[in-house]
Amino acid sequence: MYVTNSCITWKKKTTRHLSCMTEPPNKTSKHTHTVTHRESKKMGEPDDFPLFETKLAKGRILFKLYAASMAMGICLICVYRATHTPEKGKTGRYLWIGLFMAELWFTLYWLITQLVRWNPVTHHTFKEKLSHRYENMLPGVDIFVCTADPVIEPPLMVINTVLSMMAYDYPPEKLNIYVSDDGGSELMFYALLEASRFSKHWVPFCKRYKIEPRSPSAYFAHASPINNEWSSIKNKYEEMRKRIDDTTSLGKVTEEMRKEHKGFQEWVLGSNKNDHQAIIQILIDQRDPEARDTQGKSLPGLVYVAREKRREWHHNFKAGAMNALIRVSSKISNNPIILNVDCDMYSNNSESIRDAMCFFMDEKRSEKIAFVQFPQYHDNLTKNDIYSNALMVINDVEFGSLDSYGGCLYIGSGCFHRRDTLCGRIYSLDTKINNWEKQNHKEITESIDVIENECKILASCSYEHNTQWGKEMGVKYGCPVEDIITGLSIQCRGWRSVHLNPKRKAFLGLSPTTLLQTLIQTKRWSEGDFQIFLSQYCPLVFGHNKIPLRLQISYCCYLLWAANCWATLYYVSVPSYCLLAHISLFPKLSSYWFLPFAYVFVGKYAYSLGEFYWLGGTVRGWWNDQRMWLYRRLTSYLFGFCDVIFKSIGFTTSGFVITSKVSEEDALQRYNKEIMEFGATSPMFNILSTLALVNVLSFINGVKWVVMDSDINHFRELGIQMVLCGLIILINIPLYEGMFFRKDNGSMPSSVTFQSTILAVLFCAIAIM
Ligand SMILES: O=c1ccn([C@@H]2O[C@H](COP(=O)(O)OP(=O)(O)O[C@H]3O[C@H](CO)[C@@H](O)[C@H](O)[C@H]3O)[C@@H](O)[C@H]2O)c(=O)[nH]1
Ligand SMILES: [Mn+2]
Repeated sequence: MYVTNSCITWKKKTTRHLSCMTEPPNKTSKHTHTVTHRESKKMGEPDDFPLFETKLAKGRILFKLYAASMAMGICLICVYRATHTPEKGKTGRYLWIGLFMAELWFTLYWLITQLVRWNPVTHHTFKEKLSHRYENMLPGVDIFVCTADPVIEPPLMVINTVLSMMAYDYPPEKLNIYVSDDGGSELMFYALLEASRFSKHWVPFCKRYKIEPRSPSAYFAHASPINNEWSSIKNKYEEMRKRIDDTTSLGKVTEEMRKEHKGFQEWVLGSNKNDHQAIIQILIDQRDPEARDTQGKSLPGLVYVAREKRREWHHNFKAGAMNALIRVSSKISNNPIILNVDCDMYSNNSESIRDAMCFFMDEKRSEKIAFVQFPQYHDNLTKNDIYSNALMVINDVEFGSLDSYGGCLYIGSGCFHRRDTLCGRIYSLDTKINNWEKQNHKEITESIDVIENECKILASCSYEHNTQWGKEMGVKYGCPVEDIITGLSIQCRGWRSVHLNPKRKAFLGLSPTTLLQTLIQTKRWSEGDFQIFLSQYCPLVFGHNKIPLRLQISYCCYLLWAANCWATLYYVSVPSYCLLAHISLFPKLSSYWFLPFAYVFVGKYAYSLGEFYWLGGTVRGWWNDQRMWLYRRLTSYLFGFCDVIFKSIGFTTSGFVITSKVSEEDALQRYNKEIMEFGATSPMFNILSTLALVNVLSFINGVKWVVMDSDINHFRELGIQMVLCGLIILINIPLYEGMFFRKDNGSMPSSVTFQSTILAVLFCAIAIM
């Protein structure tokens, strides 16, 4: 264990390394040739030329000017609020104060978000240099793929991810793939066995034709035939796919197939997801001379791991799975770099390992780097990203800024870690860590059965009892976002991290395809994040003197997601309530005070539209993003917030609702047509529909005054509230359609519509009374 030393300070100088290099990367050269080496030598390039460069984003001055002008607008709004508060005893005084508090919250949060956008940097790697300097010394990589349920994470999808990882452009003898199956399913094991056979054809094929992406299903979905070999590989894949599909739909492995591998013995007594012994099967043993591809070359190692599960033990979800893999892999290959991916996140770029190595092997600047995080992108998004799952601004802007403050977050998938830092090592200046050759690969002599049995002990429930696993060692326990809290504690041990976003996306996964699933996923994140904020790991306390203040505050941008719910809830309900009750909360349209409100409003949305468009989104996509912004805050964040509070007083316990990676045929069709999916009862929908209806009723009431009573004064006084109401209605159009106009299975259940209508009418009745 590495946890010995405790005082770490963050050297300011090292938090920002910006090299100002002019030489463009040599894009055309292929890195595996020694020719390039000689060529570059000829040009007189020194051997310690950095392996990556860092650039500041453009347009920062413009952004800063914009932020300053917005800050002025916001200040004026606060002045207005403070100076125009209704006197004691007047109606609406408390509602006004409440609105002021909501605005103060928005202001605080806005300040944090500006920090997170202040200074984005991007990195660029020089892989050809890595290759000619270190091709023979590249460190080994253990790749962890986590899966948990063969029904919502189909084995076929998982093995596509595995195959894409096996085909990385990296020496195969230096790769080992570990699949953790928390579903403990023989269907998964069977699919993996099939994959281990197919890989013998697939890996050499990928390398010979340099194809991308290297997930067979993603590749064949778009590729056109090259030659006979291509067609034969495709046929092999289709046959395998059919066998796996048939087995999956049958729900069990046939007797014939069982005979093909000793591993199936583990399931002889049946299988139970929550109660079974540890199962470790080495499917491709790299020491085995038979384990070669069709060209006679080595293959990456492949290991199936289902850690022991017993009902009386808490298994700590993905964090527990990761820690079991860390231990099992340390017994088998013990490679110094660990890449971990979710089972749906296939590799879309065969050079990602080399990209990451440019950071770990750079002579001057690699020392402090603990992990390299790639963004999470999805390949099942529709054109206008109806559920706003692309997270473009986070991936392309915010994480770049965090990087410049000393470290991007660890977000659980697509991340390369040093094994030792993940296991709790503290950064210290005197340990030289870059001796990769020495750390490389484990030589084992025991037979496969002996190793498998030893690994079973490492993957048993009781192994971690009374140890530091889940605390100081490995991935942390007790938090639905194990990734964020683990990354934070690595940074607090003195390390920094890198956010790398190459042009060709490194990983592509699946995002939720229904509204409810999206909201539930966001709930898990916001809940976990907020839990960290309230715990001893709050970056402002835990990170004090360990990570830069700017990074501490940036963390809060995410950790406080959940806390946004109250101000937002207030803003979409109280102004409408006051519109009904005839209480004015904003300046008159004819007053000068109207201007800062208008400026801040227009400025904010114009900026966000511009940013969204510039990052490659569509205008419709932006509009959808605004809707989801609202829905997440009104439901996910609210439920996340409440659950953290309930948990802290012992009412509920933490869970991990796995996001489904499959959907019903008709629901999928609606998703592809960008029709919003409701189709289930959930208190989240009750909240959304009630608020949507309240706003309609209050808007109708407002219009009635203006039109029927031709009360123009009324409009002047309550104009902003009417506009607000109107906008809320516009953004909710898909919701009204789902409630009243659609008849398909994805429409709002009538019970929800009924309950919400009653609630909304009650709410309005109270306001009018
Ligand atoms: O008990 C469990 C639960 C989940 N998983 C795996 O964890 C991964 C992530 O689960 P998913 O339902 O897809 O969650 P997402 O919200 O998509 O995942 C994001 O958020 C998680 C934290 O909430 C991180 O762990 C993930 O890496 C990150 O991609 C999947 O591969 C699961 O198979 C397990 O191995 N065991
Ligand atoms: Mn996922």
